[in-house]
Amino acid sequence: MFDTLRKIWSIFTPAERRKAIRMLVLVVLMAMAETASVLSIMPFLSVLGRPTIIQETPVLMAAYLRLGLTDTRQFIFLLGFASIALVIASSLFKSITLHTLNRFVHMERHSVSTRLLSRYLQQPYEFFLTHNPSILSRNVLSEVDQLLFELVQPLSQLLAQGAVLLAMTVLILCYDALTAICIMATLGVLYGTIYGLVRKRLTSIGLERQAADGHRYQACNEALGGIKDVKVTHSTKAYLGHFERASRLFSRHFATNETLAQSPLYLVEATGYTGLIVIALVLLQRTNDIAHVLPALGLYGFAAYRMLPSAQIMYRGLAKIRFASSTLDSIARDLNLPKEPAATPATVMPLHQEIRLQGIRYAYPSAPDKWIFDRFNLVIPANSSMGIVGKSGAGKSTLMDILLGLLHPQSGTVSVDGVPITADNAANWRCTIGYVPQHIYLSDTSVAENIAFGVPRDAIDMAAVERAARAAQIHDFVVDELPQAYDTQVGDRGIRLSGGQRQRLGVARALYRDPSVLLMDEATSALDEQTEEALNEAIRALSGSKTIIVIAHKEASLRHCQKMVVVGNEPTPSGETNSAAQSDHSELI
Ligand SMILES: Nc1ncnc2c1ncn2[C@@H]1O[C@H](COP(=O)(O)OP(=O)(O)OP(=O)(O)O)[C@@H](O)[C@H]1O
Repeated sequence: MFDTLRKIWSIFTPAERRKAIRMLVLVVLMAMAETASVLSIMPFLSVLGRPTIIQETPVLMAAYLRLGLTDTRQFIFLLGFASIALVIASSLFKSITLHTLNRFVHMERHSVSTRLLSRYLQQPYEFFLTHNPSILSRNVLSEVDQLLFELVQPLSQLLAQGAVLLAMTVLILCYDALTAICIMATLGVLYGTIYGLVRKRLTSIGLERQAADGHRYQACNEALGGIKDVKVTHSTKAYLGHFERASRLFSRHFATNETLAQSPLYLVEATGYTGLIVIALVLLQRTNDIAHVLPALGLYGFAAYRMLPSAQIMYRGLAKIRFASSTLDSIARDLNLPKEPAATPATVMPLHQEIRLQGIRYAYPSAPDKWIFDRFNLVIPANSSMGIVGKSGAGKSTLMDILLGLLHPQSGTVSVDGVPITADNAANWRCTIGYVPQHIYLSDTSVAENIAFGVPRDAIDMAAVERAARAAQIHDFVVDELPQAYDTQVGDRGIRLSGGQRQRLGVARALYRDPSVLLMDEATSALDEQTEEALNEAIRALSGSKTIIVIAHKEASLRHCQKMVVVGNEPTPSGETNSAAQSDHSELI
């Protein structure tokens, strides 16, 4: 429990911690108001049962005289109304506190999910090579809900009800210590035994629920994201099966958790009812005076009426915390992942002389023994153009990612004008680069927003969009054929465009910021000969003023390159057999 509290505390920001403390103070005040409302019934019932008690009790007598009353009935009425007023005030205060608590929990959901997504987005690229995006989405959306509604909210209720229970216990303790101890012992033993019996099961189904939730997200994302392949390969049933299995397990475990968290109430209620009758009989046996028994019984009855739900809510809170403990562990861990430094516009790294790769060794984290590059060297002079060729799977795209500073070699250096690219300055270096990946990602927004990717809609420089689109040979198509030209929506991942149009939008995106370094990974593979030739011509026009690095299988795309590098272990045309060979263009083609 202490560990759970410590982890939840670590999730809050300092401002949220202050808010949480204010919440706790409110909760304690709520408990005091609750106790006062319970206490208020005592004088009412005492005087009702035996009006002569006014003369015997100095406090009551003083109140009676001060109010200038002449009839005990008036006093009983006043005591009754005072008690009603206190109960109403306490209920009102309780409602306000609960609303404040609920708002705190809901705003925490917003805060934690935003911070978690932000933390994921600040992870190095390699993090995403080993973490499934469906699982990350699940954490940000579903698991944060789980954390707040199955953990923080029950915990706040646990503390609130704990305070009420404590206040009630102290109250009954003052009145009759033995009875108070008996009530608490009974409640403690009952709930303690039940919790002891179910806690292991709660932990295990909590873990299984978390995994099933991940499988639900994954099946759903993959089926809808790859709908064309799913339909063509007739795998709808298979995906539905994956989803159904995970979803059923997820729902079943939730149901089990709810049942385990709720069912003891009935047992405890029955025990409470029996206890009340036993107390009444014992009191009657002791005093034989119903007037004495009535107020005490009223107090116990009312206290039980308030204490049992409190004890039940506390138990339910404990059960839910157990069920959601795996969620707390993963969110607390992920919120503390080290961040990758972000780029600041003031520290953009320009390229004036050369990009130099020296003794690069790189293996992917999932295959640490398979060296994609082993002591690889390459020099790319500024404002030159270089083609990268090699067999499929030789490492061309990996080389691009290394040049982009997305992948960091295990040894060797990538330096720009002599400054090594590290995790700290890679984001600054990327500000200098325009990159066309092998698979262009288009978001479900307009053509203009896709070209000026990441720029807020009202800050888009339409002149730059058009200039980039012209260079990428897509401007005429956009203006002549799309219904709303640059404002036309492209659909999810550009589903309303052809492969070649998507590629040209990708090239336009890379050119939008007019970068001094241009990296293109198979940027023209889906184009017809005429469009490709026009695009290559446009790129050729840029060479000399920009550093251009191109991966292509087609000879036509490499024609304008001044230098070529072969990636892979097979001998190059110049006879070398190292993992990379560099040559003049004329040597290779
Ligand atoms: N995330 C990854 N984890 C492990 N291995 C990977 C990963 N990405 C690529 N590889 C492996 O690294 C090698 C180089 O891949 P890369 O994509 O760089 O090749 P490529 O030369 O660009 O191929 P192609 O011309 O087919 O695009 C391949 O053997 C590939 O299987």
